[in-house]
Amino acid sequence: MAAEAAVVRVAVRVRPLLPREALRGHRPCLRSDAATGEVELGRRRFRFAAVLPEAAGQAAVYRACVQPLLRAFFRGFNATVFAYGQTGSGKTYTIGEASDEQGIIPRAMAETFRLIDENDLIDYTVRVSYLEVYKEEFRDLLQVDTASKDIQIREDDKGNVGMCACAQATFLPML
Ligand SMILES: Nc1ncnc2c1ncn2[C@@H]1O[C@H](COP(=O)(O)OP(=O)(O)OP(=O)(O)O)[C@@H](O)[C@H]1O
Repeated sequence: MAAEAAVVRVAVRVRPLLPREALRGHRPCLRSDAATGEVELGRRRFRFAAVLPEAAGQAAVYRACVQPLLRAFFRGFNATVFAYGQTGSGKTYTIGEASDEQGIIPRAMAETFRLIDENDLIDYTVRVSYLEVYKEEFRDLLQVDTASKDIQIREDDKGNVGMCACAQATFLPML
């Protein structure tokens, strides 16, 4: 199956060495080829749907990995973006960075509201939840004083997954 048609696409982002790593004399150990989607680690080669090399900025990551999903989302498809990697590999930076180098979440939210604004014929309701799961503990990042035990993830009879904060009896479907 062509990579673009696959239901799950895996992209790899190579982050640059951090100043402290460079100071310790660390060296890059991966060779990546954005044109073929291949990375080489020693004598092993891996192929991904997309490779974002060190020089790729946040906008390029968003364009390659998220923008097409958002377009599909507005045509009625569910979409999930999942950042996976060892500690310090750049998940938080890629997903959430809120400075000049905005990550995926602020870019996706801005584009969501832009696309909503462009369409006067449909009324949209946007609900957002922002949840951290760490070692089986939940944290509601929009209401940080909610106790972990009061947050539950539920599935309704249509398979929609939502977060339920019992203390406030609210039900917030995840975007
Ligand atoms: N593409 C990048 N360009 C520049 N700096 C980056 C990049 N990716 C990550 N960093 C920096 O690398 C450090 C580690 O990144 P980050 O905190 O995002 O990792 P993480 O995968 O979320 O780690 P953890 O699982 O421990 O929370 C941070 O200082 C971050 O600013």
